[in-house]
Amino acid sequence: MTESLLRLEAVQASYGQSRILFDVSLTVGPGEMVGLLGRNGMGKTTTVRAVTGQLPTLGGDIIFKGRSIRSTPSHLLGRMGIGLVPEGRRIFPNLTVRENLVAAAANRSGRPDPWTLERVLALFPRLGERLGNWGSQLSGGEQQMLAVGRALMINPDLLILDEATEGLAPIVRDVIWSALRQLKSEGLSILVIDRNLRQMMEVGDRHHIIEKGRTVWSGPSQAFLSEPSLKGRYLSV
Ligand SMILES: Nc1ncnc2c1ncn2[C@@H]1O[C@H](COP(=O)(O)OP(=O)(O)OP(=O)(O)O)[C@@H](O)[C@H]1O
Repeated sequence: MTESLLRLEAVQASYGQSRILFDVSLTVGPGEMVGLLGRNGMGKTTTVRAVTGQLPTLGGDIIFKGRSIRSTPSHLLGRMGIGLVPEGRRIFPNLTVRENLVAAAANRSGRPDPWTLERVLALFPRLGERLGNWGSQLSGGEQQMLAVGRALMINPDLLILDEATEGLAPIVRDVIWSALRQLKSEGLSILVIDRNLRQMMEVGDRHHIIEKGRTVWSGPSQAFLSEPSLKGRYLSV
């Protein structure tokens, strides 16, 4: 089997005294799109925070490109190749769309065809119409396009999206999902949290379900779809 790009091995993490992650294991292979599923409050965002160095882990290990990143601070992970679209988007409100994008730009690995402002605008033409607007002036959908574009501008090897389309109108969701489909077809590795199961199963290759801080199921889209009880057991509210 090909070596995973990202591998979590029995990761544990807490907020203060409250243990949230007990045993989270997952993998993302090169060029794969992997979904992180689970009901509200089960630990998906906490897992993303552990991977992206925003929350220390108490046990287990996180391996990225063959190296442990368990103790790597957040600001270095971008340089190592992890691009994050965080929950809430965290667009810089006082920078323009152009400034938000170029502030993050880096082509660490000297790629022949790096992400540039032009390529991001080709992926999201709407941002081209808003280049001079402040981050604070954007709609939720435009902010999410900008958050994805900003993450791409660091030329990541792995893109992580926490709530890819949360709170967005159906038409904007489709824009984001078609961008994700395109990124996947170009070979980018993606770890995604989203409530839209249909798109997750159509575009995603494999998925991990988290329940109360533990990985309780892992498998490809087809296996998920052929086991309808999973949805009732782990995802319905
Ligand atoms: N900063 C925090 N301090 C303390 N507890 C927190 C904090 N953030 C989250 N939690 C708790 O950790 C648990 C897991 O939350 P997490 O955000 O990881 O869930 P989630 O699976 O991403 O769900 P959601 O879809 O609601 O974001 C929840 O019980 C939540 O209340």
